[in-house]
This record gives sequence, C-alpha cells and structure tokens, in this order.
Amino acid sequence: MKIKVPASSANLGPGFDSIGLAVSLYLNVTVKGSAKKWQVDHQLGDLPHDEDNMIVQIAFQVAPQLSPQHLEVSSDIPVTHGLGSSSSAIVAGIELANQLANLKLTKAAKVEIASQIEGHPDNVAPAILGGLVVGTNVAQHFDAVEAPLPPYDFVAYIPTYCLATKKARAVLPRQLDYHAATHASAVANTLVAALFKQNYSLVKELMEADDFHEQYRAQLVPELMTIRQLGHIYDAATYLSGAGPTIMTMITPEKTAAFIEALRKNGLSDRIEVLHPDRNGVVVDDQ
Ligand SMILES: Nc1ncnc2c1ncn2[C@@H]1O[C@H](COP(=O)(O)OP(=O)(O)OP(=O)(O)O)[C@@H](O)[C@H]1O
Ligand SMILES: N[C@@H](CCO)C(=O)O
Repeated sequence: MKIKVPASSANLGPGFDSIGLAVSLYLNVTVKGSAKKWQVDHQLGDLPHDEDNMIVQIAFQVAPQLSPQHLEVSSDIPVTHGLGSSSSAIVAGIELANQLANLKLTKAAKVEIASQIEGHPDNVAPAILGGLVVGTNVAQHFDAVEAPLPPYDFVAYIPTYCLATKKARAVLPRQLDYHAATHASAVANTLVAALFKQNYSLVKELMEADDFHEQYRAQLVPELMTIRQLGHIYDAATYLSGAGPTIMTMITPEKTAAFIEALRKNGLSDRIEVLHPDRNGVVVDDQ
C-alpha cells in the first residue's frame, strides 16, 4: 500500500492560518509489511527512523492499537521551508492509521483530526482535500470550504536556509490594534470573495496586501520584496508561502519562463520549482 500526500502553500498573503493550496510536490509512504518494531526507511536527513517518526506518532494518536510496520518514506517537499512538510506528515499518519485499522474516516473527519493536531487548517485541509481551501474553527469544530482553482503557475523560490514555523511565528506581534485588525480582516475577506468570483486581477492585488504577518517576517526572508518587485514586471503576485522561507509567485503560465530568467539574472540562484495546484489531496494506492 502506498499513501501519497501533496505539499501545500498556506496563507496566500492575507489568508493567515485559513487559506491554503495543495501543490505538486509529494510525500510518499509505502507500507512494506509487518515488522518486529517500527522501521521508517528514508533519506530525509535527521528525521527519526523508528516509532518516534512524526508519521508513526500521528498514526498511534489516531489508532493506538496499531502493530509495528516497515515503512518506506520518500518526499520532494523540503522540510521546514513553508511548503507544509509537517502537514504532509500529519496527513500521512492519519491515513496510515485509517488504512491499517480500517477506520473508514470521512474526509471531514480527517480534516477535523489533522486541524486539531496542527492548530489551523490552512495546510492540512488542502493536503487532504486537494485544491484551494479556506477554513477555520468555530464552536470547537473545523470547517473547510473548497474554492475554484486559480488557472496559474505557482513558481516557488525555495531558499537554501530553513525557517522553522515556530521561529517565524515568534516574530509576530502578540496583539494588533483594533482598526488594523479589522482592516487586515477586510482585506482577507475580499481576497476570499475574489477567489470565489475568479476575479484574478483583484486576487493579485489583495494577495500582496497582507497586514497580518508578512511585514514582520520579511526581515527573516530578505528575498521576498525583490521577487515581488520582479513579479510586477510579469503581472504576477507574490506572497510568503506558509511561514516561509519559500516565496510563491502566482503567474500566467506563458510568462513563467521569462520570470524565472529574470530571477536568475538578479542573482537569485536557489532552488526554483514550477508548481501546479494538486486536485486530489491524499491518495491511497492499494497495489
Ligand atoms: N516526512 C516527514 N516525516 C516525519 N516528520 C516530518 C516530515 N516532514 C516534516 N516533518 C516534521 O515537521 C517539521 C517541520 O515543520 P515546520 O512546520 O517547521 O515546517 P513546514 O511544515 O515545512 O513549513 P510550513 O508549516 O511553514 O509550511 C520537521 O522538523 C519534522 O519534525
Ligand atoms: N499559517 C501558518 C502556516 C505554517 O504552519 C503560518 O503562517 O505560520
């Protein structure tokens, strides 16, 4: 059995902790069979190879009766880079428990469990449902609403340095002024309306009008403003993907090659991936 989970790009500017898009990088977990103790084969650096691995820990949380398995994990989602690597591991763990313990979880139940673990649905909901998702929690439950897919390329500029979500959240203010908060919320609301109306010229303007987090995090990701300025030449919109440091540019596919050339000419030499929205979310292959 193989479980495939997409990466996700959260926030899209002002949609802090509530909007996210599943994108075309993947975590794959193959269940090789029963074992005497949990064994997780991977080449993803320092992550644990035993039951301390996050995927196994989450699976246990969902189904404590699970017996040990031999897992093979591979992923092209960079870890601690703002593309939802931790959410992909959480979703894989939930699906692993769902399959091995035959829990028959609905998509809504998976979103609820994953969002409770992560604290917000912006990465986990698209990783489960696929596509563009807007969600939050009220009255002790999470809701996630699927929005139309933007017909754009998403160019991810992935700096070599890591940025843990914890560190990128630590630079945020503890409080916002009342008027600043209502305006930031109004910008986010209007972005959501524009996404559903598929008014992408307005989406692009509002995507760059965040007042919740980017101004505080920009000091940690100096490439953000340079890439945003370059994007304007190509009628593109740029935001900090999740907690960063990945910088995401939403651009018309015909302009992608020229934009990437401009990034390179301006000395931006780190990894670039041209991503597309993933429509499927988590997928299980029983072969
Ligand atoms: N494939 C994986 N297997 C097990 N644990 C993982 C895996 N990928 C990520 N993790 C865990 O998630 C942590 C990274 O989470 P973090 O929230 O800081 O970054 P991110 O999820 O990549 O970025 P963001 O939340 O901003 O999109 C890693 O340090 C590791 O503990
Ligand atoms: N919305 C989250 C995404 C990373 O978990 C943040 O920006 O901190």
